[in-house]
Amino acid sequence: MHTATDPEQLAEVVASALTARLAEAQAENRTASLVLTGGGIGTAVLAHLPEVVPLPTREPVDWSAVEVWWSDERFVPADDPQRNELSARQALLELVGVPDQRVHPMPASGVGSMEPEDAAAWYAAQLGAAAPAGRPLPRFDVLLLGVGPEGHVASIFPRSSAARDDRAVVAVRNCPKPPPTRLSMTFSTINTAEEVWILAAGRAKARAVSDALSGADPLSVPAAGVRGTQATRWWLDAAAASELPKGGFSSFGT
Ligand SMILES: O=C1O[C@H](COP(=O)(O)O)[C@@H](O)[C@H](O)[C@H]1O
Repeated sequence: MHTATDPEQLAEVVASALTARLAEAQAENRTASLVLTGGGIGTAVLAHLPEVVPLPTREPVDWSAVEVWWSDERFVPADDPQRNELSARQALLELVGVPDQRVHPMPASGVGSMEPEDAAAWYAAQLGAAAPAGRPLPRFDVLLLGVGPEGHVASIFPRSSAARDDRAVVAVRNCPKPPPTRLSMTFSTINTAEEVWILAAGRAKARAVSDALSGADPLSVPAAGVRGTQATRWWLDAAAASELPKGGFSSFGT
């Protein structure tokens, strides 16, 4: 658990930690792999990444060698400002120069006659094609997630069938938050990441954060259902942390 005073400080701290984690992977001669999220704090973190100054002993991230994926996307036209991809390109990818072949956006709507279900299957196939031999999915160093006020993560909303789906990526229709049609990694993909980082800022997220960390049913509070294979890190500002139970948590040992 990591807390910051406000969203601005939170974004700075997460950006700095993320830089360190990706640089560490590269220092070990591994291809660093990052899964992005959309939303306010997720995009604010990306906007801080180009400014992070590595400590004297730390190498900067070689952004030209980072693989970039998305945990969810809004199924709208490619130039729609609601696209998580567009926000990430403007906040980070265009500035640091991640080459196109390493950027793996989920499909936009309006490409041929692709339905969201086709788009989800296509993205699942892209993940499979990038996986090392004998593995179903690529290795992800860090997978970022925002949290909705009702506890959604990626585009897995409370009581959504997406929370029980074992496919790697699914189409999600009739979402309670606009736009209604989205694509999302499922828990079965999210929870293969080495580190899952959940970001939450603001009072509106406090109840969902508290419920998730108190062992709520992931079907009701999807944020309760995510964890990394090596670490699950919650990054909160003071307002999002304001309803945490005093006596500790029933889950999340990493
Ligand atoms: O719709 C979405 O919402 C979540 C949370 O966004 P926030 O603005 O409340 O932080 C986001 O993580 C997800 O990627 C996005 O599609």
